[in-house]
Order: sequence, then C-alpha cells, then structure tokens
Amino acid sequence: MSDMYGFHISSPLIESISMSKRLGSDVYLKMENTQPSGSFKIRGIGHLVQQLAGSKSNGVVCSSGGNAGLATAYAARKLGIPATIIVPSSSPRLVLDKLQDHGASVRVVGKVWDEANAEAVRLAESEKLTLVPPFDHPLIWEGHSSLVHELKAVLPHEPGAVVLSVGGGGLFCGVVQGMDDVGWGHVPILCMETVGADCLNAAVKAGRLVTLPDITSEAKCLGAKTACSQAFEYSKRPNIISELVTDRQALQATELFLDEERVLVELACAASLAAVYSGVIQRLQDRGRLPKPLGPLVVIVCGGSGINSAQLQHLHTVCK
Ligand SMILES: COC[C@H](NCc1c(COP(=O)(O)O)cnc(C)c1O)C(=O)O
Repeated sequence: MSDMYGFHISSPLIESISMSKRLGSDVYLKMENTQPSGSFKIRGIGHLVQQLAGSKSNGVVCSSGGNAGLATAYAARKLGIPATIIVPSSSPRLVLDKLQDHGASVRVVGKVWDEANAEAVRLAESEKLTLVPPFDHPLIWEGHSSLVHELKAVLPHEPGAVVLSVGGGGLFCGVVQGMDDVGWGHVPILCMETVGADCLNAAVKAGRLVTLPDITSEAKCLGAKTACSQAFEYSKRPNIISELVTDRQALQATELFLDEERVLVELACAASLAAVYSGVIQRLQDRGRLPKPLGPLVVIVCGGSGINSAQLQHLHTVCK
C-alpha cells in the first residue's frame, strides 16, 4: 500500500505506560519500526525515489549505514528498477543479507558512511544511476514530514516535546518541517545522538558545521561525520535541544525497551529511548529547559534492521 508520498504506512502511535510512569507524564511512541523497510527511512526515501527515479529509471544507488539502503532497495523493488547499495564495513552482516533479500546489489566500501557515499556519487555519475542520499535532500525531508501529519491527526493535544535520533539530520529536518506545517513549530524537539556519533551536537557546540575525525560509537547508523547544513540551521531555533547519551546508556535503553515494550531496536533508535530511561528529560526539566509537568511526550521509535539477538550479545562486549 502506498500513499501520495511513497511506500510507507501510517505507523501506530501507542502509549507507553511504563515510560509514562518513569516520567510522570504521558509518553507516546511513534512506532516507525513497523514500517515495511524496518525504519522511518521509507517515508522520505520512498518519496524521493518516486519523484526522481520512477519505474522508467535505469536504477538507483544509495550510500547507507543500512536503513536508508533498505528503504531504497524496498522502493526500487516495488518500482521494478535495479538498486545498488554501498555500505561501509561497519554495517552488520545481517543488514547486507536483508539488502540482498530485497534484490539489491551490495558493495562494501570504506570504514564509515562518508567513504561509502563517495563511491555512490562516483557510481551514479559513471553508470547514470539516480543517486539516493540517505538524509540530505528536500524531498527526503518532505517525505519524513508525513510522520508529523499523522501525529496531528491522532494526538488529542499538541505534544509537550518530540524526541528523535540524529545521524545526518534528515529525520530532524523532516520533523521540523512537519511541525511547522501543522502549527507546532514552537514545540521543543530533543535531538539525541550517541557520544562518538555526535556530529550535530559538535556543530551546536562549535557554532558551525564540523566534521568528526571518526565515528567511534557502536550506533553506526548514526554515523555521519558531518550533519547536513539544513539540520544545523534548524538547530539554531530556540525550541531545539541537542543532547548525548553513551553507547552503554543506549544499550541499557534497548534492553529496557525489549523487556517493557517487547520490541527490539537498534542502538541508533535507543538513543531516543535513553532520553527517558537515562533521565535526560528529567535533567532538562530540573534545568528549566523543558516544562514540568510536560505535555504529552512523543518519542519517535525510528526502528532499524541492524539488530537481532546475536548482535545484542555482541553489543554487550563492545559498548562503553
Ligand atoms: C549513517 O547512516 C545514516 C542512515 N541511518 C540514519 C538513522 C537515523 C538518523 O537519521 P538521519 O538523521 O540520518 O536522517 C536514526 N535511526 C536509524 C535507525 C537510522 O538508520 C542510513 O541508514 O544510511
């Protein structure tokens, strides 16, 4: 089923009783892990692929930590066009297998996403393919903004705040634009990153875009070394908050979420859940940065396919 934007579904918005209890106010979960490609990515990427490639294209190429690649492969399969996905060596084997299950051809290039991206740009030019950027494109942001329109349709009141994870900043840009569209442009947005994949937080602290020397977080799907410039521009707004958690806090959030909500998510997604589980929201309230009590908190459970029980065990041996 696809709507006017792309191939995504209108995802469930469920109340988390356990998180609401921890926070002392209502917490709603926007379950993007239920999207057909496994994450929110299909919203923006489905939209871009339909607008720029379509069924007449001779193919698409996407550089990805994994989830943008899965969204590209899914959309390409639905359109009946070939997809080539370039991933860095940090992407887990299980993601490569899923990409191939979608019929995509997969190339492993470089250690981090930025290096895979350079190869995708080269390939798009040399083989006349449509380049699908994982986060830095207005059509991606337009597609992601559909998430906020769904919130507007079902939430009884405007949110007290929205929590989301930041890699290159595409989800963040889409949510800001959606919030502006529906008249919620003043609502606080809490941008969560992990230490070692903190390109937006580093830019906010430096007052300019910066490029990280490396990605040292295990949340590889947040592993863009530079945030997109639009995300940096939006981060200057007074209602935008940028915070960090450690990989260990994200891992703890993954396990608490699994126990309490019976859903397994990637570290990239758990960075947002850790905003509640690790007390980030509560500290912001104590500092007066967020109101107390807080109106309904919406946590975007962005999903991600780079996780299974074996990967979860592995993360215990590497997360600091
Ligand atoms: C390097 O990787 C960038 C991108 N992942 C990005 C991503 C994000 C952050 O989204 P962004 O801020 O990049 O739009 C959040 N949550 C999950 C599960 C993600 O996979 C990718 O898959 O290529």
